[in-house]
Amino acid sequence: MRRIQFFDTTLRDGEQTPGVNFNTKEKVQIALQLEKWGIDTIEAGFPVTSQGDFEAVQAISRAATKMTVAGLARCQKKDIDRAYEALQEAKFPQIHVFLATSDIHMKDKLKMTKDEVLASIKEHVSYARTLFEKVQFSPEDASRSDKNFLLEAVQTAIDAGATIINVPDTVGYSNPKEYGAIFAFLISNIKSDQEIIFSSHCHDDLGMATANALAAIENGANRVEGAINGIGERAGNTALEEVAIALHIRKDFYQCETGIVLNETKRTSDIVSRLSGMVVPRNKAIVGGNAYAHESGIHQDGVLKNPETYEIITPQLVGVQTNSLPLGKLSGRHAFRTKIEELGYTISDDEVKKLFKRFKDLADKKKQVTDEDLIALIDDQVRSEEEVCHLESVQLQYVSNGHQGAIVSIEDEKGEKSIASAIGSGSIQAIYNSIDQVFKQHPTLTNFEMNALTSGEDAQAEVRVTIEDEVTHEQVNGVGIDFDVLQASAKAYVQASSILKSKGAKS
Ligand SMILES: CC(=O)SCCNC(=O)CCNC(=O)[C@H](O)C(C)(C)COP(=O)(O)OP(=O)(O)OC[C@H]1O[C@@H](n2cnc3c(N)ncnc32)[C@H](O)[C@@H]1OP(=O)(O)O
Ligand SMILES: CC(C)C(=O)C(=O)O
Ligand SMILES: [Mg+2]
Repeated sequence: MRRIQFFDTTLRDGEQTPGVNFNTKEKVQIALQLEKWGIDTIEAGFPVTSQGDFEAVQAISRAATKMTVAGLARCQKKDIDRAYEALQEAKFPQIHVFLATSDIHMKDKLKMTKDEVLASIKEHVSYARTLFEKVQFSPEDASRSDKNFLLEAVQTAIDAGATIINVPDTVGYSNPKEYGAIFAFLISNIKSDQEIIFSSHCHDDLGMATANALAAIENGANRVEGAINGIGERAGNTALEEVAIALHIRKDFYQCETGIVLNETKRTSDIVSRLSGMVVPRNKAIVGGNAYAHESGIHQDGVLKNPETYEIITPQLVGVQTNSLPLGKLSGRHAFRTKIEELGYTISDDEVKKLFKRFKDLADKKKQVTDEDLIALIDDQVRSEEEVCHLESVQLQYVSNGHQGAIVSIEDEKGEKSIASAIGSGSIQAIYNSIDQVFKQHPTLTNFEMNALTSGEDAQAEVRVTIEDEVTHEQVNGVGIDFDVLQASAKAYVQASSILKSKGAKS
């Protein structure tokens, strides 16, 4: 059976989602879960873009033991050198070089002629090949490129030493029939002494990213690129979990196998959703909250008689868990650590110690600490360690039918406290105005979401915010969790402001 390789770009193209910013620790956490899920290659970042991206690629290179670690580079020597430097410690390094080949990108964006594009591919793929054994080339916007020129570009890359050819449907313009035909055409026309891996890279602008990836596989692609939960630029990338399960459930049709550990799918999706702040819609295929729920009478009757009447996938296949080990205030350290490991985290004794103390404080306030509470606690701990500034306290003066007043105290990285007060037409606005004073900022709040982590009166509130810098228009997310909705709102806003501040300081 043909083996399909999985190339995950959650940390590169996925991070191109507006508002998504992973810190290095979060990137390593996601990378290790992806390795557990069984991907073959991770695109850990685009090292030339920032010191943060560079360091994250370095950290993932050190942490990965089985998977190949790739870095993206334009056809520019400095990009390739920076990727080489970042991937020094990777056991299995790979570079991914790209250059657009469609008329519109060459003429209006790159301002290069076809000959210049071919010369640049030759020069930069050859250069990359002097540093890396595995070189991947992507003709960006391939699906809108002239097919004969696309072949010429791909052949140039292969002649220069590329052994992996990725064919991007950069703007999600293609459909399965057309996209599959591009693979059939390229595969039957390229000349090479070496085995060439053909790979799909699709975007979901017309809702066809998964269908297009599967069409590529039907037409000879043996690698698929995408991101968990389909996150990514604009409408996102191919959702890799959809391809993995489709290939498994329809093995009769596709006749392919993968290295994906299917029962790690839900856990992988959950981690990416939490750390990216991109909530998975309930009706999302494979990992959505409703994907295994049966609402109507006729369906429920059928499922009770034989689940296969309406269920093509079992929740167990993708690792949807039932709560096997409930934790409460009488639980001990062993059960706590076991539960954390069950949830997929690998943490040091030191971290267990810190978390256990916070868990006990939480358990004093709640009858039962759920998986959601624990995951939120761990994520909050990871994020707070990276935060430059912390919310120390919030004080509110509430007036019915009037302006609300807030005083906030925020501690910076040196332990210095700043206090500010402001009014607002609501309590949250008053708090946010005070925080803006401390950070000397005027960002736009572009998203505010509040959810209860669990049901019941003792549920913790989770607040997610996105703020946009008034000058750079960079968007960053913040998450805050607390029993009190106003405190959770303040924490989320301080976290986002703190990330914006550290980004400003680096640039
Ligand atoms: C389809 C994709 O997903 S491509 C990946 C997109 N990802 C990103 O852009 C990551 C974030 N980007 C960045 O941090 C910055 O854009 C950088 C560091 C990459 C470049 O920054 P800058 O040097 O300031 O250039 P800027 O982004 O304004 O413009 C891009 C330049 O790269 C050129 N370029 C674009 N693609 C390529 C390529 N594949 N090879 C060579 N040059 C390229 C453009 O023509 C433009 O060149 P010009 O300055 O001569 O006009
Ligand atoms: C860099 C390339 C592969 C890309 O992300 C795209 O073309 O969509
Ligand atoms: Mg892309």
